[in-house]
Amino acid sequence: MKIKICGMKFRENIEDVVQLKPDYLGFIFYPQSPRYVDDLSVLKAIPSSIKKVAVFVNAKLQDALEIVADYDFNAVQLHGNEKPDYCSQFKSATVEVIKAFGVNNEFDFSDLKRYKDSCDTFLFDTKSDSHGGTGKTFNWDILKNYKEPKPFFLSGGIGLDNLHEVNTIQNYGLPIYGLDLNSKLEVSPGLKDTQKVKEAIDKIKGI
Ligand SMILES: O=C(O)c1ccccc1N[C@@H]1O[C@H](COP(=O)(O)O)[C@@H](O)[C@H]1O
Repeated sequence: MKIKICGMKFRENIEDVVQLKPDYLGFIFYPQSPRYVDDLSVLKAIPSSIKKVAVFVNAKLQDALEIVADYDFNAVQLHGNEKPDYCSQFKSATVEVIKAFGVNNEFDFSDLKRYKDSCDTFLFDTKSDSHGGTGKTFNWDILKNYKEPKPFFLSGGIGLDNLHEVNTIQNYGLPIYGLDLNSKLEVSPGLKDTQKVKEAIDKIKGI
């Protein structure tokens, strides 16, 4: 199970989290987010063994492509209402495309078929007007309706209190690829509690 820690922002904190060896570290390029990464020099603290993910919400395509190329991102997470054609623009041998969807009880998983060729993985987060970082979980039982073969990250309010419930989803036989953790491991927006991150990573490795 891959581990993604998202919403990193501060240099020293990034250096501490890097020591814990997550698979992916995410950086938010959405100005309305309190985790917006305004100082891109912090990216220098990341070794090549950890994949750097740029998280965009309905960004202008050209701006997003430039950021990905200029800062050598390994992956993009498209967390808005991006259409398949837009997602396809990032697909290359070296850039992974993660397409995020806000899920609620009415979510229609059959809609995802049209993204089949334009992304590598899906990410299921809790539906919200702010697009992400709410710390709220959605009803994971609804994932029983997911019938596609494409692997997905589970996201939205995952923390030390509910990590054990991830086993339930695995028992459904779903292609869960990774867990994306964010606000539940924070001291304040963008500043991760490294002790909590360590505990979470240890727990996930035991799942
Ligand atoms: O974290 C944010 O502020 C954010 C803003 C806009 C889009 C995505 C964002 N983060 C992503 O939100 C999910 C869930 O986070 P949480 O666990 O509920 O705090 C996660 O995938 C982040 O990548």
